[in-house]
Amino acid sequence: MTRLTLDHLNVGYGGADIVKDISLSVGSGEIVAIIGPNGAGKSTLLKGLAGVARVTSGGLEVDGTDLVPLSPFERAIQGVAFMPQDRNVFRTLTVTENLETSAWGHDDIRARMDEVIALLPTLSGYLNKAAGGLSGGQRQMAALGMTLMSRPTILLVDEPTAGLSPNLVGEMLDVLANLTRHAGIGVLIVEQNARAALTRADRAVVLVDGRLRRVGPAAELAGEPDFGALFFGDHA
Ligand SMILES: Nc1ncnc2c1ncn2[C@@H]1O[C@H](COP(=O)(O)OP(=O)(O)OP(=O)(O)O)[C@@H](O)[C@H]1O
Repeated sequence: MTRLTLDHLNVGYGGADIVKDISLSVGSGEIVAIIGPNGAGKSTLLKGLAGVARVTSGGLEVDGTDLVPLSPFERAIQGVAFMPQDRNVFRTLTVTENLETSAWGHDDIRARMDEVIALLPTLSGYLNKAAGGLSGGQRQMAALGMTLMSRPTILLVDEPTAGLSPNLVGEMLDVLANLTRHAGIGVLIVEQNARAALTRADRAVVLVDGRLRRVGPAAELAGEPDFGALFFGDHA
């Protein structure tokens, strides 16, 4: 059982810290949603975990291994992989080529691809298409496939449903929930579609102004009578 542990973590981009004093853990087999208003620091938190933004203080470990000094690539080797929100595929390459680039340097690329296609069978319908010609939902699935090529135990996913139609939002969230249930992968997901995310998540974290306002079982947070007003204005 793998566990990612954040201990009083602060993250920034060189100026004042954007994310402050976050303590949290995510284990394999669970899905944890990070929700909160625009600009709260949700993406910055994920980027800090992935090694794309700077951890300025606090602890970050996976099963006792200190991730703070490690590069994004080295963190992926430790099992912690990141799916960014934007520009997450090479548009001129086919889906197959995109998957291959994600396992560059490994000598078992074919086996990894077979594993990823088994986890995301819809990919087999457009493996030879250029990623730039895919629909939004297909592109996000390809990007998820690329992330899975590193065989992660903890997956960090930044707004995978951005720009997708409502039924595709549900589909993508179900795919992620299945990865936790069937492949035992721990998922930490930033999601604007808060209610849709809470129906799939085990736990949820509410981030406001870079700080943890609430952590709790997703169903409990979704049931808050003033959920929308408290966390999002009218947004939820
Ligand atoms: N590369 C960067 N350099 C400096 N500041 C940044 C950078 N990226 C984001 N920020 C700042 O960090 C703050 C939090 O942004 P972030 O994108 O993490 O929030 P968010 O909660 O993910 O918002 P949204 O829901 O709108 O995506 C904002 O004030 C933003 O301007």
